[in-house]
Parts: sequence; C-alpha cells; structure tokens
Amino acid sequence: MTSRADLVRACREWGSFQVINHGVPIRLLDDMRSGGRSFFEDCPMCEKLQYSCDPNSPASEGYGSRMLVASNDTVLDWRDYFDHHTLPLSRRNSFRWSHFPPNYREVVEEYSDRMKALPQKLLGFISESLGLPSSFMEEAIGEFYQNITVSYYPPCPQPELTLGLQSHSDMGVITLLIQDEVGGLQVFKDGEWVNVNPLCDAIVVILADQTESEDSPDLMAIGGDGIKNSIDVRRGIEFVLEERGRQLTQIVDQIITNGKYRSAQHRALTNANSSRLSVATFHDPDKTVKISPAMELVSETSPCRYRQVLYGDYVSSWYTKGPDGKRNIDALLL
Ligand SMILES: O=C(O)CCC(=O)C(=O)O
Ligand SMILES: [Fe+2]
Repeated sequence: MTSRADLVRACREWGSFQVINHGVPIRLLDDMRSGGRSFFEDCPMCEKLQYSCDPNSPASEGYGSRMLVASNDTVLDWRDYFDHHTLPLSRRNSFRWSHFPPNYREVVEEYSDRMKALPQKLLGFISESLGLPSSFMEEAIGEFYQNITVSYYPPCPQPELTLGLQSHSDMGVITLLIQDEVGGLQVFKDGEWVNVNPLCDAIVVILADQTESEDSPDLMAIGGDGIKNSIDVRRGIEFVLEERGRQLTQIVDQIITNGKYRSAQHRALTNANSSRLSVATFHDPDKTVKISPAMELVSETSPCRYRQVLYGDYVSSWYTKGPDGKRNIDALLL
C-alpha cells in the first residue's frame, strides 16, 4: 500500500510505526550503533566517568544510568545511556561527547543533521491528515530542540525482575528510534504489550505527548510477533505498509491534536543472554513554547480536552513525578 491514507490509518490505530527508505543512509545507522556499542563495551570505566552527566539536573548531557526514577522505591532501569544535546546548533558542543571511539563525535554530528528532515516531513503529513495546513504542527512547535540518547542494556541474569526502561510516553513531539537485532522495545496497545520487531534498516517513529489528539489517529506501526508495518517516505508522500498481524502502537501528538492522535506508551525489556543498544532521537519544543490544542480541532462535538501548558513546566513535572506510563499527560486533561 502506498498512500497517505495508510499513514493516517497507522497513526490512528497504532500511534507508532516503522519507516523504511527514510533517506538516512543505512551506513550511518550502522555507524551510530557500532560507535555507541564501542563506547559502552570498550571504553575504560575511568574514561567513561569523565563524561558523567549531572545527576541533579534533569536531562543533562553525558553518561549516566539513573534517569527515570520516581522515588527510592522504584526498581531501577537496567540501562546505561549517553545523552547528547544536538540541535539547534547553539546547544551543540561536541567536545562534551565521548572521544572514544575516535570517530564518535563526527558520527553523532552527522546522525543529528541527517535525522532532522524526517520529523519535519512527518509533522507535515500529520498536520494535513487532520485537515490543517502542512506547516501547522511545525509552526506550533517552533524550532526543534533535538536530543539523542544512546541506551545500552547489558545482559540481565534475571530479566523477569526488572525492565531495561520502564513504561513511559516520550514528553516531546516526535521520537525517531533505531535498535539492533536483539529486540526488546514494546508498545502498549489495547491492554497488552506488543513487541516491536527489530528491523535494523528501519526507523521506529513514536509520537510523543505534545501531539496527542482525540481518536488516536493512525500513524503506523511495526510490532511484535507479527506486526511489521512500514512506511516508505523516499518519494515524499509515498508509503509502503506491510501489515502482518496485530496492530501495534499508539502514537499521538496528543495535546496539539486535542487527543485525535495519541502518544505511544512504550518500554524496553532486558535480555538474559545479549546486550542491546538503541538510539532515540527526540524532537521537542523550546521550553518557552506554550502548547495547547489546535483551535481548528476544537468544536462543540470535539471540546477542548487539554489545558495549555508551558513546555518547560511539562518537562519539570515529568522529571519530578517520574514517567509512570502516561500519567503526566493525563494530568492536563480538562
Ligand atoms: O530502548 C528502547 O527501545 C526504548 C528507548 C526509549 O524509549 C527512550 O529512550 O525514551
Ligand atoms: Fe521513550
């Protein structure tokens, strides 16, 4: 299938989907994965610690292992990560990133630059699918703040006792994720967790909280045993959707779409035998941007569902309370 309608359907039914032929060189996806893996596996710990992020400042740049902790009772994520502030360029200081392996910083820079066009294109499609001008979402969000998090999940001797990354929805607008062949990403759909099949050449799109809207739109998904929907954006508005089995993810750019699209609740499992690596590229508004439902999507039959929020306040609340599924966005419901 190759139509815009497929994209809409995927957004409504899944809220998450995988994109193939996305225009980002596969060589670069591989370089990003192998550079990340080399940092976590080969860089001596004393050197890694030189890049430690500030544990007292949420989402600070650098190497760490404790991000999403709601309280001392919380079971810790089985994960190490390296967070990079990549866009706009005024935030980018690659000197703060790992110098190991030697090409690491150049790879992250190129990866950041090449990952910028896809969310712009997807937000254009999402806007149009809601009957809005294609520039609507981009204008509502303003300049993208892009952060890249490389997550490394070591083998876990008792995977049933913990998670690699606990259940959450991403707080920004749109997340682009690549993973390796191990798998472990799951999306919550209709009361169950569904595996997202690892496709090394594909980019997983996850709609985040700021785009949530009402009926859970259809972007598209790829899922676990059986689900493999993919979109081909090579030609701009052409998509290929291969569906094998059940539906998968909910995406949402939940607030702006007044709940018409929903953000995807997701988590990462651990694996007893293999380490796993993923790279998430988050696209967020500036913290001074006010986010509210698009007035064009509010009517007597579709009343405003969320109150306006300053994006910076949303981020602070997310880090103070911890993720806990989708509790943070639910708190904005009117
Ligand atoms: O490792 C994964 O597949 C998920 C990562 C993720 O959801 C995140 O970093 O927000
Ligand atoms: Fe996430």
